[in-house]
Amino acid sequence: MKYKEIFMKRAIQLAKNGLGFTSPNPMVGCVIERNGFVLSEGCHYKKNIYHAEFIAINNIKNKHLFFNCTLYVTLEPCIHFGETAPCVDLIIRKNIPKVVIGIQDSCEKVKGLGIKKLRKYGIEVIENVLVDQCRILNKRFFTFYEKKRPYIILKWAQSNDGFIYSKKIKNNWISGIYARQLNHKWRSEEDGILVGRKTVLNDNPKLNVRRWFGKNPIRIFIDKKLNISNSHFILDGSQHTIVFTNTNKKNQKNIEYIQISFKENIIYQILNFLYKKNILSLIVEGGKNTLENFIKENLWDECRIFVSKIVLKNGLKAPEIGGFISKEMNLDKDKFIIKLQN
Ligand SMILES: NC(=O)C1=CN([C@@H]2O[C@H](COP(=O)(O)OP(=O)(O)OC[C@H]3O[C@@H](n4cnc5c(N)ncnc54)[C@H](OP(=O)(O)O)[C@@H]3O)[C@@H](O)[C@H]2O)C=CC1
Ligand SMILES: Nc1c(N[C@@H]2O[C@H](COP(=O)(O)O)[C@@H](O)[C@H]2O)[nH]c(=O)[nH]c1=O
Ligand SMILES: [Zn+2]
Repeated sequence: MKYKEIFMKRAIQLAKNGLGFTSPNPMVGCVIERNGFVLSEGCHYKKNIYHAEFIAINNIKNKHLFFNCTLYVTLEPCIHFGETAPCVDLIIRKNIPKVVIGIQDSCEKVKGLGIKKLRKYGIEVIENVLVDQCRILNKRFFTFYEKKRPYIILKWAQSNDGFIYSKKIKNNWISGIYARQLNHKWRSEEDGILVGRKTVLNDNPKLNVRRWFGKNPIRIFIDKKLNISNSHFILDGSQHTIVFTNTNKKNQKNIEYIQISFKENIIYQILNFLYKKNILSLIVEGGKNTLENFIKENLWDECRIFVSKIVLKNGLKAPEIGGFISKEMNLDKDKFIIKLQN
């Protein structure tokens, strides 16, 4: 690995500490290097608190150390006033002579303007170092700004012979305990989790994060005629929940009822609403009909399938999906497959 890539790799590693906590902001990591040594590091741990560059820069108390140093950052530094002051201005003020950037920001407020301003002030800027890795790091953020919708992950568990449900299985659990735990980790990383009405009726899911540490995603479900009764966990008000319905209903504690038209395609309306709510990512956990509606519209970015060793012979067939396998791993008695769009 080349010199620049080594420090950028470390910055990416630091950025990953923010997974599940930074949305709607991106995950960002920063390293300040001088003569081959790391002087300081920072990462954006949580939305509304310091940016990675701010932390790394403010760790350095001796201003003479900025002479001849290089700041590595996974994403173009910000130029706008948000919750914090622009990082570009801080870099200029500290006389940092060189900035190495992983990838340009896609958000309209920044989008190359940060780089332009740094160069205007005579700072040497090197762009696109480990650009592909920096893009994957913030796949949710880039999809949100470029496609104007959340990053969509479809997820289900299936038997070895391809069924997602059968009367034969106890409590509807196909995958094992480790897969369930991993699934809770996955939930903690996304802003929203969506299921269809029949899944709520059949499984009475909680859709929270209880087998892992982290925040709960916003629960979302489709219930055209408001058939789901308050006795279901999903309407217990324990976490923010959104119900997409045909019917006009007043919001309750932690429950938002959003009226949409079922005469038109509802997936686009849901995604549009979530985009306006700054929801960067969505995990769709079934059932078959709901997943297939996303697949039909080609509205997905990633698909995660748990494949169990059990054989069911009949039941509800798993959805069919294209894409290519990017990862396949064994997890105790199960296997999981991650597919990406071609
Ligand atoms: N193994 C696994 O990973 C999982 C298995 N399951 C299993 O799957 C089964 C449920 O799946 P399935 O029967 O397909 O039902 P779904 O859970 O997908 O719910 C389908 C219903 O949701 C509403 N809906 C969903 N998408 C749309 C859309 N685009 N437009 C309009 N309405 C929509 C409709 O409600 P309405 O009828 O009110 O119009 C539709 O009938 C359960 O048995 C459950 O146990 C569920 C999740 C995961
Ligand atoms: N059956 C099945 C899954 N089912 C999904 O998990 C939901 C239940 O969530 P919770 O109530 O929070 O535990 C259920 O409604 C469905 O969306 N998931 C899996 O990883 N493996 C499985 O075998
Ligand atoms: Zn910033």
